[in-house]
Amino acid sequence: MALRAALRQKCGLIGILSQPSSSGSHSRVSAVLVSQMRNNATSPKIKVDFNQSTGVAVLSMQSPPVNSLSLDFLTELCISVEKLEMDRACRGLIITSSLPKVFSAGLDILEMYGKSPERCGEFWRAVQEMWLKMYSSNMVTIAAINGSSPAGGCLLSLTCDYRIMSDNPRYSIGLNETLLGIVAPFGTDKNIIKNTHTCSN
Ligand SMILES: CCCCCC/C=C/CC(=O)SCCNC(=O)CCNC(=O)[C@H](O)C(C)(C)COP(=O)(O)OP(=O)(O)OC[C@H]1O[C@@H](n2cnc3c(N)ncnc32)[C@H](O)[C@@H]1OP(=O)(O)O
Repeated sequence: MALRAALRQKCGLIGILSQPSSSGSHSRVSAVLVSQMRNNATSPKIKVDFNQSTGVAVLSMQSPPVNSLSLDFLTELCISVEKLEMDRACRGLIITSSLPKVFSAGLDILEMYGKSPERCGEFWRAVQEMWLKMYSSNMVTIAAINGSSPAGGCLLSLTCDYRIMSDNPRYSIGLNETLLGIVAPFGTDKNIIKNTHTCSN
């Protein structure tokens, strides 16, 4: 019931926020184009099934082996969410995994090793873009956590309005990244670069 009420409330909001506005729609489209230029992935890491009759989209993460959040993955995720945001018929979004046992292993460790400061900065900006986009989405968002979801995977689920997790003792979830010595940088570019040096040395 609470979920339905929230859906109704948010859907009303969508109606208001998605009124045609030349400046607003222009900046959104530009953001998509910039992301598309950045995204050079070959096979889709994200599958979106949108049900017109319910107004609910299911976004399935399908990037083996563990749906780790690489720059390409985050870019594709953001593009998919932006496209759904622009579709006024889409009122709800369910994020889940197509892989067995794993929702998302969190940030891709390989993005944090041996990369240039510029690439590291781009990666961390993409991380921030992802959670800000999800957190501020006009859609009702639900994480259907059907596997383990450590660190950044947990963060992704926390950006959603609701989380439902499979009842399986073998699936773990939590913000364990500090055990790896990883601390997310602050929001400014200066701090991103500062942390970048730390992680590439
Ligand atoms: C303001 C914002 C605040 C942000 C705060 C959030 C910050 C987050 C930082 C992070 O997310 S750091 C990443 C932390 N992630 C982990 O510690 C996950 C480690 N992985 C696991 O625990 C397990 O892999 C799993 C997810 C439980 C899956 O276990 P399973 O037994 O099914 O698979 P594995 O054999 O362990 O792994 C298969 C394959 O995948 C590789 N891999 C696993 N995790 C990652 C990862 N995060 N990045 C890149 N690659 C990963 C693993 O090395 C294996 O590769 P291989 O080549 O087959 O050996």
